[in-house]
Amino acid sequence: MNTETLAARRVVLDLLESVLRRRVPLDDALDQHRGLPGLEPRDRAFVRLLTATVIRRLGQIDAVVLSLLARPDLPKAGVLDILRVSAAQLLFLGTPAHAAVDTGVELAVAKGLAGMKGLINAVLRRLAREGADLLAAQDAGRLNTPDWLWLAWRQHYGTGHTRAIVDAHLVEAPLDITVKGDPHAWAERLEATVLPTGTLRRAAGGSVTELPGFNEGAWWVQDAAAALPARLLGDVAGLTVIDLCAAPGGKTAQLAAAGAKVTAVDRSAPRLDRLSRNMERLGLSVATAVADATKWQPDEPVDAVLLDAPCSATGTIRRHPDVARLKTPEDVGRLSGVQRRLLDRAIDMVKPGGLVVYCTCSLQPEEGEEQLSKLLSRRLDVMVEPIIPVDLAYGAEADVEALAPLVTDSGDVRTTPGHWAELGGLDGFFMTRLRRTA
Ligand SMILES: C[S@@+](CC[C@H](N)C(=O)[O-])C[C@H]1O[C@@H](n2cnc3c(N)ncnc32)[C@H](O)[C@@H]1O
Repeated sequence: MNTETLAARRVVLDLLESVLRRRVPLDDALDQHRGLPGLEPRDRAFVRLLTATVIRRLGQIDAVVLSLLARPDLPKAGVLDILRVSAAQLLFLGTPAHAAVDTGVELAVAKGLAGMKGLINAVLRRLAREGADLLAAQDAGRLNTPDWLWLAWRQHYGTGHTRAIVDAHLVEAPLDITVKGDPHAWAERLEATVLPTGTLRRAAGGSVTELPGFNEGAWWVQDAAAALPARLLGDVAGLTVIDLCAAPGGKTAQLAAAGAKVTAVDRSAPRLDRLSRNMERLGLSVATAVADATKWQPDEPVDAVLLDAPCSATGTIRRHPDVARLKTPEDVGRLSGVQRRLLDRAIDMVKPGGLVVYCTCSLQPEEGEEQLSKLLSRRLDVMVEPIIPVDLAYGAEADVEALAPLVTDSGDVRTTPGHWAELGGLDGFFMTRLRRTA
């Protein structure tokens, strides 16, 4: 193995240490790693892919490794991570067996674990021989899903749909794009298909900034489900709209492009700064406020508020497999308290008769359906303005039948990665539309 390849694998080991033991989100760990900028772009992309693959397939990999060890528990962290990295290459990334085995042994030496070379070599050789059969006998979706998520989803969505969700998590999400103009006009240039909601979809991978139209600000990256909440406010041209918890600004851009007078509020100055740079690239103009939205107040009530509340983000596991390993039931409990306070503030900001759209990118009912039912029992000045499938459609020829499964009987929207499997899935979101009545 050349020194650069070894350097890339060592970065992967550092990243696994950060994510799995220090509980740092993978994107932050990637941003913070000092060795990463020194690698070739191709090696950087490989580092991300390999780390994400280990985390995405952690349950499967650990089960295989454990079955090949002559002991009942997993080895110490340093050895285990080396085995995980080589196993991910062997089992999921198509690395030739000899290269994956050599990598493991060389990494052990590089990390001062030369004494473990024999064990690593023996396990990886068996893995190369028996791995495919062991994998074929596994329940991949279940093994890669922590118990608390599996149980919560099964209770809320039923076993069949939970299976569809966990199977969708095995594959990285496609790249979704919202265009300012006509999606059909951009589909060909971006080698993308147009979804029934007007979002453009192309395979994941490659450099987004090098695609046509990026520098001109013709479009931005936004999951198809994430593009729906702003649409639920209807025609916003000329209306005053507050986008609460707005950064990095995907929904702000939709509202501004549709002609709303938008104030984007976020408590994170660096994230709001990123929002401003995004708006500049897109040629859109919005007001911004760095503030805690549980305390901030507009000068006067506005026509509409969009609240994309902070949440456990369990709807984004396809894109961020680390979420499944980092988030806990306690996070869901804590965040649902924050969401409750934000939702009350959002309703207070809107004029009587005005609309509030509440959404979270979580699959947990505590952050969606249950949050809404608690709101409706504590506040009498707000009612649900039911959503119908055509509200989600883009253009007259949209396939409304494809949209119907996303709308619940109570007139809310619930998307999951198990929806539209044949089109490449959706991020998990809950969204509801409320009207202030008094
Ligand atoms: C789900 S992200 C928002 C994504 C964004 N709406 C978009 O479409 O690009 C949640 C955001 O909420 C912000 N946030 C969290 N707590 C907040 C609070 N109390 N007040 C204001 N912003 C908050 C975070 O900084 C983060 O940028």
